[in-house]
Amino acid sequence: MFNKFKEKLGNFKKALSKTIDDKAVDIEPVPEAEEDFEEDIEPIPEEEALETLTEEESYEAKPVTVASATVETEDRKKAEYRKKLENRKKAIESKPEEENIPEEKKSFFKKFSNIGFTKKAKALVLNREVYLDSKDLEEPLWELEMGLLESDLALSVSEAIVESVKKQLTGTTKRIGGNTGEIVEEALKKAILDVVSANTFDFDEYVKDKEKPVHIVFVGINGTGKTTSIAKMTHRLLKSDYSVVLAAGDTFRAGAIDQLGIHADRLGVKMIKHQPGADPAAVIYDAVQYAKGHKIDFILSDTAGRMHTNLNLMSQMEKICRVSTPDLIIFVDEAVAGNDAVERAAQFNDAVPIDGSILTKIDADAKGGAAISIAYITGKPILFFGMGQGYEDLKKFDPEWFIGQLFNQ
Ligand SMILES: Nc1nc2c(ncn2[C@@H]2O[C@H](COP(=O)(O)OP(=O)(O)OP(=O)(O)O)[C@@H](O)[C@H]2O)c(=O)[nH]1
Repeated sequence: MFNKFKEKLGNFKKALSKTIDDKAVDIEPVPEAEEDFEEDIEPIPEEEALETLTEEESYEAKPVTVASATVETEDRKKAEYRKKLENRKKAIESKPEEENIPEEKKSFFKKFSNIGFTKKAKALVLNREVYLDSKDLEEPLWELEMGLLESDLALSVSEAIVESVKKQLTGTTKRIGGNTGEIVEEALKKAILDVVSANTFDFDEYVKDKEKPVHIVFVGINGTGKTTSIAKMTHRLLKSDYSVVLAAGDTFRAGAIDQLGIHADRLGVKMIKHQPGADPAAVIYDAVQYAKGHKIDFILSDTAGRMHTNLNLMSQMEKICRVSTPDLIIFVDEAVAGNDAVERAAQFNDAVPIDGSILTKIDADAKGGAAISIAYITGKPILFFGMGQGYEDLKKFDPEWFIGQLFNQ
């Protein structure tokens, strides 16, 4: 899924990670000594140091009280004692204190537990800092923007993502770990998540609380998957124990009524139809009356596919939607259409407006741009992805899941 887009994101991650690696400075002072400390030496507080002196040391360290001892011997012994104590303290102070080591660093050490502490510290690249200004990011961000445009993201959406990444990464000193890719990935994830999360709402929660019957009209251009999506949605609603009636509102295309009728039969639901060429608004009106009369929970209305550039058909659709007062108008388009789908979504939204979108044919190696751009451009959420031709192939859109798909390897 979205393989080419993933590749572009991966390239940017690699390029920017390299920039960060080049600019990062080590903020972990590396111990000078080459020999390893004994790992089991515990730091000893100053007062305890005296008590831990060996018998010999403590004998020598004892204050000299023997009257016969010369002042010279006394001074020498005191000096020796002080020296020994000093050496002890030095050894303790120069031993790195394990308890001050952050958790992530400790686990890094664990991986190398057979290596001495000094060597571990030398292998350590976890504690680094980097400061990036916009100049450092100029080239990788340019590459990112090109990659986004090549993946069919709309220009304004690409710019918004690039701007967000830039804002997140520049102007502050950042502490970075060993994996610089992470910092880049986090910034990218957040930027894309902000864009695809525009005005999201939970479809299931919405319809659960809504007074029944709930009326949903599906609009879009020809052949993008409206009828198939209606069938998938019917299947999904039936599984949740709702009842459904279909309205064969595409009276324009020969065969459209029969196509929806086949799905209705397979799924075991009623379909309201008129003759081909009849007024679609009248068909939909009848379906709504049927649902009200039979206490049906949902009316799913098909409409004829129409080009967003055909003003007559667009104004007819606007009339259908105005007269039948649906609860939701869902725009259906195919993800493989890329920027065209985004443009169409914007025009349908201007005409009716829409409440959300279903993007179909995600399984057909879509570039991903439309999925990211549509929500941003229309300000209305993606509600579902069509991921195949089976009834089960309707995936409720979840921004976090989507981001996960973009960044999994
Ligand atoms: N691979 C794939 N094919 C799909 C998907 N959704 C629909 N299709 C196929 O796309 C073709 C067109 O689907 P329809 O549901 O007839 O499209 P439509 O928008 O109703 O078409 P019109 O009635 O002409 O407006 C059919 O062959 C569907 O099986 C999908 O998510 N994945």
